[in-house]
Amino acid sequence: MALNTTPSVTELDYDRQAEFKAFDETKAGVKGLVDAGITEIVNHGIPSSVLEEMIEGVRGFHEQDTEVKKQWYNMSFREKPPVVFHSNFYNAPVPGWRDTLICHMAPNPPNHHEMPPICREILMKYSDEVQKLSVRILELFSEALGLNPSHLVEMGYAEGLSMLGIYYPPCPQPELTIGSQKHTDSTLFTILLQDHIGGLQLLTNGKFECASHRVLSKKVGPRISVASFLRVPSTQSYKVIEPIKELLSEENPAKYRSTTMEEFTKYSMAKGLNGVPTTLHYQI
Ligand SMILES: O=C(O)CCC(=O)C(=O)O
Ligand SMILES: [Fe+2]
Repeated sequence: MALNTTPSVTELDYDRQAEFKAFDETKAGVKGLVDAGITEIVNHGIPSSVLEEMIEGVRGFHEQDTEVKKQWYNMSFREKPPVVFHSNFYNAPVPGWRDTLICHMAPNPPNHHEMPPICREILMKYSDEVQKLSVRILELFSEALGLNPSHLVEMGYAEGLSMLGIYYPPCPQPELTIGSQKHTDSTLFTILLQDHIGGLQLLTNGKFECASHRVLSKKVGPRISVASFLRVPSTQSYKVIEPIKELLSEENPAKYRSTTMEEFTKYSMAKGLNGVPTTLHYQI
């Protein structure tokens, strides 16, 4: 789901009434919801000043002196420390032409001094807004699946929030590299805030399926984006991840086997960004 700071012609006001009418008529409302354009939201309720400040905060961090950024450098993608900065040289066949500030904002937000001074205020403000918005989105998802509106929230899907502040520098030879490898996100959903440069390509889409996507490198830039990943917190390692029981029946048996949050996170990290959805590993 993308939040753009500048209006685009593909934007669509989400019409809840019409959507639920379509859901009632087709009994397949989830697909309708996705096809109706909820992949790009405008009436999200987050003030545009907050969106702009967030983009500028990420720019400010990455455009600091290397000596200042160095203290945040760490190759770990795990929960501790809560805020790290790294180049995209982790488990991917080709490194992405990007630098990333990783901030684990929920369920245990970093302390004040654990966030870079240049963007700590806006990180807190923006993550609050994203969490509020994600509850509303999960309520819509639940209703669209024919569940109680609070179902997905109660399952803990709004509890974990990791945010990436990504900086794609201009690339002199973009044809030789890529900004972000083709991949799917291993989280329930992602709210993406991007600046006017663009470059994100959605490669597939379907009924609540993982959308395969990548970001091209460009000669112009930098391009700045903030990806907010909503998930069950990986700290709840014991938690069982499995198809929603209320949606299963004899005609519609489970298509995925159960796993734990710990196993899922481990597998997803070990697999890396190879373009293959993590969920494929769990398909029955
Ligand atoms: O920068 C973007 O637009 C997307 C980044 C992304 O897909 C990711 O980090 O998972
Ligand atoms: Fe992604």
